[in-house]
Amino acid sequence: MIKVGTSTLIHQNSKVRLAVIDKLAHVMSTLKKDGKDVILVSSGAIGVGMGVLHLDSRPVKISQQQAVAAIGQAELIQIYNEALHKYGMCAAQMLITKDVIDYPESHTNVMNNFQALLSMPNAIPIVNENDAITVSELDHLTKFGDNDQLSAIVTNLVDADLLIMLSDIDGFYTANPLKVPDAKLIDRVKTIGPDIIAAAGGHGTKFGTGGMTTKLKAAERILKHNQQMVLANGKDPDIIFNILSGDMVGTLFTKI
Ligand SMILES: Nc1ncnc2c1ncn2[C@@H]1O[C@H](COP(=O)(O)OP(=O)(O)O)[C@@H](O)[C@H]1O
Ligand SMILES: N[C@@H](CCC(=O)OP(=O)(O)O)C(=O)O
Repeated sequence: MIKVGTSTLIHQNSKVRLAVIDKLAHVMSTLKKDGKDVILVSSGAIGVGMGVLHLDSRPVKISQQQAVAAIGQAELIQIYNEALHKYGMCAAQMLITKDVIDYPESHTNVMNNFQALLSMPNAIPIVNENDAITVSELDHLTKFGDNDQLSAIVTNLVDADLLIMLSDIDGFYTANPLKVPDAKLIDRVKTIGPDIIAAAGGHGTKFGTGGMTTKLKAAERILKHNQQMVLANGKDPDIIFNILSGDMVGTLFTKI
């Protein structure tokens, strides 16, 4: 399971980092051809939509955010598809809502779909929250909130071996390196205690949401299910090969 954040996919000037997406497509296709099950959770709908519409900042109104996401998601999946086609693969768009964990029938349906897609030799499921329709109000709760937690939930659902979380930073540091330049990289985290929570700050770029706080919540969920997560820098997606070869890169969240 791979999760890639908006700040890895989009430059500060709102242009999509096509080279990163191309490399990610190459890595995922190679793994798939090697017989591995690959699922990508990709953010970027709102960020890409902002670029298409030439917006400098994320709209405040929810209906406007949903509209931007609807436009951006279509563009994003098209970019992934163009990249994947070069390597003989195609994107399978999975836009999901919190229903898949709240309602057994939705859960069964999404699991059946993941199983069918994983058994296909050329399909790469690309998951995002269905931002165009999700809401979070009163008793109508269909929203996950952020893709860090969504990726941990999907990792639990499909019982994946590993969640590789790609961001714009080399791993989890003793403090936000943007604010504390001599912060140190922590290479392994076994429990999410108060010291770890205190080290987590907010997002880095105008596109990121949640920063380290939501990544730690995701890691907590992963550890609770006895799974593992690596947080690493996605600027060169070949890092996925290093992680899978057991190289010490980024931060490994593991109980053992
Ligand atoms: N302790 C920390 N270690 C590493 N990064 C941190 C920490 N606290 C806050 N951050 C910030 O979190 C950012 C990554 O989160 P975010 O911007 O939401 O990215 P993404 O789009 O990948 O989800 C980093 O760029 C960094 O500025
Ligand atoms: N679903 C939203 C992403 C929300 C999100 O968590 O973004 P990020 O912090 O960049 O992983 C989108 O596609 O814009």
